[in-house]
Amino acid sequence: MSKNGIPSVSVFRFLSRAGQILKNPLPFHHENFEKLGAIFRVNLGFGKSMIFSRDAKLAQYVLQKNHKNYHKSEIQTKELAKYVGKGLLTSEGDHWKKQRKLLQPTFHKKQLVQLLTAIQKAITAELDKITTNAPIDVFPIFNDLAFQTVVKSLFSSAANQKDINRLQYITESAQRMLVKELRQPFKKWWFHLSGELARNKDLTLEARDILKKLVQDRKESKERKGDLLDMLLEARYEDGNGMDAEQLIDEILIIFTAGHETTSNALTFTCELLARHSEVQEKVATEVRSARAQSTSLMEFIKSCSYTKQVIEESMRLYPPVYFIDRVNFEEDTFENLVIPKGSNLLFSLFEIHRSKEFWQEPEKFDPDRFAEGKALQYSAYYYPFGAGPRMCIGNNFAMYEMILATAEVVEKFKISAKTENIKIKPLITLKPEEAFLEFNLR
Ligand code: HEM
Repeated sequence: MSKNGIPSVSVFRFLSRAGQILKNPLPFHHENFEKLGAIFRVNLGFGKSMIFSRDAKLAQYVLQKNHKNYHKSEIQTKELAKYVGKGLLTSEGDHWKKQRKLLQPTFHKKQLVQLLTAIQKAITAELDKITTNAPIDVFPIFNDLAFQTVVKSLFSSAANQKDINRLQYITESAQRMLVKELRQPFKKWWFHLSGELARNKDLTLEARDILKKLVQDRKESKERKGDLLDMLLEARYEDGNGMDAEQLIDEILIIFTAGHETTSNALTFTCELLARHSEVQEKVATEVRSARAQSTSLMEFIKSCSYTKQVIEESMRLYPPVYFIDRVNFEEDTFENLVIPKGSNLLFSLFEIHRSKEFWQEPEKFDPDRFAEGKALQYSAYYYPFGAGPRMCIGNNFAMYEMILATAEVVEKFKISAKTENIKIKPLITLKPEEAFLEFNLR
């Protein structure tokens, strides 16, 4: 069956696989890509459908060249926004443009240098909690590490541990609720009736109160700590004004949400891969030792860890934490021979693009040398773990610095080995690791 030149998967085929799709939709997508080509439509019933694509040229066209004709789906702009408000990730149009312009300089490399000491301290404190010589699930460790890194970058030492724990609990609870809402839309009535939705909205209000107090204390103290909060308070719109209190809190909640799970997934997958490739692990260890001996600053150290960076890049090729990017078109569009009717839901599978035989030699192989100096650029058309176009991740440098510092310190301290045969994935809103049992032995 074909509509507008796009091969379709019938609603019956979709429903017959619904149970499996709910658990892990990736094999179903892969099968359809192999059978129907780089673009296909899944009919969901009641006249609704989704277009899946692993066509890298179409992705570039939609995300970059003709981005003005596309907006995000309601998953972010409505469903997520009801918990975290209207910040950069969840807004559209002029409001998004205004916020992006305001926040872009804050995330510039030059500004981020000021945060590196806080990031490094947060990493060291969390890695000290690793128990050695017995298998442990590393995801919770990297999850706490990523949250602490964001909190310490934002508030230095101003936030107390009780508030930090509460903020982390609330952020993760909202994410869990959102997963349930998206995966089980037929239970919406129950989420209302059982009070689960209301409870999560109340929790969000509690998080906002904690943050309001932290911001207020900072303003009253007139102290400058040089952290992300200071930078956000000092950011100015074109008219010379700063953000109002509610907007500032929306942006902080967005930074928590966008910056924590993604990074912890990537760090976990990176360690899982290192544990299974001891020769790569030893190469990282050698690089880190030499970089520590030479470097006078954290930024110099990061720059010297070029192979470690390649390892992280290759890990995000195989396991992109954001494994889908969605867009909806305002107006009908045509791309090559394809007609995209107005209001189409498009889902670009980074997981498939990053593993396509069309672009990568031996795509299933973990090979950090793909990203060696001079080679990385050739992949830019079909490698985008941080997205592409004007809505590309604003925290990409922050995330890379954090991941290089964390991976370097892990490998510097420990030899890592795997305690399960294969790397297991759990695709939810982000691509999460499952049962990431590794053993750490002191070097
Ligand atoms: C490995 C870690 C990360 C990955 C893989 C990642 C990936 C992405 C991707 C793919 C997008 C674009 C989504 C789209 O176009 O629909 C995005 C947007 C965004 N990310 Fe990240 N991200 C990471 C870490 C971070 C961090 C650490 C922060 C903040 C400190 C952050 C903040 C944001 C924000 C605010 C946006 C929205 C930007 C906009 O729409 O203008 N991310 N991220």
